Amino acid sequence: MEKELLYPVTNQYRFDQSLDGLWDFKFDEAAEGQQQGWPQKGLPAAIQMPVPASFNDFFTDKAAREYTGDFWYAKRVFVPRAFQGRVIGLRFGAATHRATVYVNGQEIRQHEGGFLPFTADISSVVKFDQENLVVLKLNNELHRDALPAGDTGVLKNGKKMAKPFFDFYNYSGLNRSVQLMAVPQDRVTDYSVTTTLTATTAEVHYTVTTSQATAKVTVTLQDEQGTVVATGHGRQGTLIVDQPQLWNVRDAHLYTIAIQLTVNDDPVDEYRDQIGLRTIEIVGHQILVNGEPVYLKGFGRHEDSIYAGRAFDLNVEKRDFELMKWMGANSFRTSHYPYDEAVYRFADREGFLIIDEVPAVGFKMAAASFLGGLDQSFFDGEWTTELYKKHLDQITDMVHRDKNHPSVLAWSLLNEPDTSSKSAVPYFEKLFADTQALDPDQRPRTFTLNEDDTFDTSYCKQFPDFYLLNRYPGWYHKWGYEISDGEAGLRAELDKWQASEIDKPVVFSEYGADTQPGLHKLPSVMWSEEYQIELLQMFNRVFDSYDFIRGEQPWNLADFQTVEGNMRVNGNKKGLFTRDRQPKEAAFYLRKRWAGIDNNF
Ligand SMILES: CCC[C@@H]1NC[C@@H](O)[C@H](O)[C@H]1C(=O)O
Repeated sequence: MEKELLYPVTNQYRFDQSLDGLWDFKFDEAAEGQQQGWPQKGLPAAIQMPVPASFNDFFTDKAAREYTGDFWYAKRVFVPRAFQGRVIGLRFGAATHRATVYVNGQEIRQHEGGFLPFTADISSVVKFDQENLVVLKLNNELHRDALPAGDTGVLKNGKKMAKPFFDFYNYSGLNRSVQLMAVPQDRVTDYSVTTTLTATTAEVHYTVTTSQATAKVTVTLQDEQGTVVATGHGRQGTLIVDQPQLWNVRDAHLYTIAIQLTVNDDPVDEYRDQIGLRTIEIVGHQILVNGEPVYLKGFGRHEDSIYAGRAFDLNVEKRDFELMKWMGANSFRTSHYPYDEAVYRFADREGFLIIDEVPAVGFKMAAASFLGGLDQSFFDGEWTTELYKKHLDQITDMVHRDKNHPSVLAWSLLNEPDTSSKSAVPYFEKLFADTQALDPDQRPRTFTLNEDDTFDTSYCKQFPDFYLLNRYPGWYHKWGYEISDGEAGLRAELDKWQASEIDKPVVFSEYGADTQPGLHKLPSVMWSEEYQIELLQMFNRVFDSYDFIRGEQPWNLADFQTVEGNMRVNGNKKGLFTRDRQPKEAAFYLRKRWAGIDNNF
């Protein structure tokens, strides 16, 4: 069960019970919880903590907000007798950054990686028709050999302190839902679908994996009217759909796939999901969906909001989608970590394209030196062997979890790594080789090229299937009145891309200006709303000059929290919207531009 990532459902064979709500919670600065017997006895003098939530912003004292180290959760969970005979599991949507799970005093499993789900099989220790003590030890320290990359400092007063090599707050906790699951012994454990198109049909190639070899497998596809349009038998096959309703950008049509297992004609399990029939290709400078070119209009985002930090909040997500639709957007990048599963379901239904990104962020000593790191190439560090294992593991889980979403366009394997040194090449060679076969749909793989990783300076341009450029002339250099030099420099670099043999699309995945809402100045100054528009106008003039630029995703949809710093005014203010999701002037400007750019431009 521990490698199963199917989204939990309740039906006549399966039970999914939410464990969200208030849990016992306790910091453990002395890291003594284990020898104090907390897994066996529960948490002494615990406080109450909402789940899902980051703990940080609830508190009124800085030591609690900034707490770094071990911290514990506990909850007594009643498991009804009705679940007997099934495999019983606990599914954690995200425990940031690492967790150890105990049930009734027994250690069940550990998990590393704060932005992907994992399941603990508790069948061997669960007690039916009574309460079971579920205890978790979490840890939110940052390390150079873990994702996202950073250091953990120790202050003179003995307090640990997170030192991220990345620009988002190290929100920590059970940031996504926790579920109690009961599933059949003989069950569907995974499935995958890929689509090929002919002039009049869609061929849906499916693979089903099951926990046991005995059951017979039947797969049906139903259209939006509930009509069964195709049926297949066996663990592998192809369903032919005549006159299919294809999944298109901002014109989504979904089918229901139903996978039934029977033993001696008796049904033992069923798993249903929503899928979209579409193809994705990179052909020359074009990104094609169902053979049609698409132009990406969208954003870099964060799962970030006031009160609960990085907690997944369906209300915020709904508002974000309404804002993106209002803007005329059709895509976003899950910067800088895989988002909650509900986000991909939203995108499937709304016809948005997603660049799905793992938290391989901060792999750059310059970022560290911004925080007092070393001046060396990140990939020369002795930490890269251990880091690689975790990196590949998290890409594997991201693809495993998200591979059936029609909205997922591509996999972003890193954000702004240091590729300006040859020492990056062996790491990238292995990463792109080891991830080649993970996705049955063989979606494009990419990473974002930072400011310093230009056409001339990056040693890793040979790897991505298309390019994501993060560029900040007008903000991090050639800013203010010098922005015209910034534009000239950007054009000079793009002229080299254009003159090269490189025959792949380029998408601008980050550009922008920190902007204080309500700050107006004529003529403009940096941080004013006028300047944010001027900077976007500069980039848009450049985008409109090169036909190999196939997308624009300014940084960021909304303002978001970062560490304190002399370059941050209570967080990063590059949002087109404020953190409470209200528009800055630039949102109206960009909305007007995007109204004139067709999704299939
Ligand atoms: C020059 C690097 C820019 C940087 N890129 C990664 C994002 O996570 C940051 O927020 C963004 C920024 O500093 O605004």
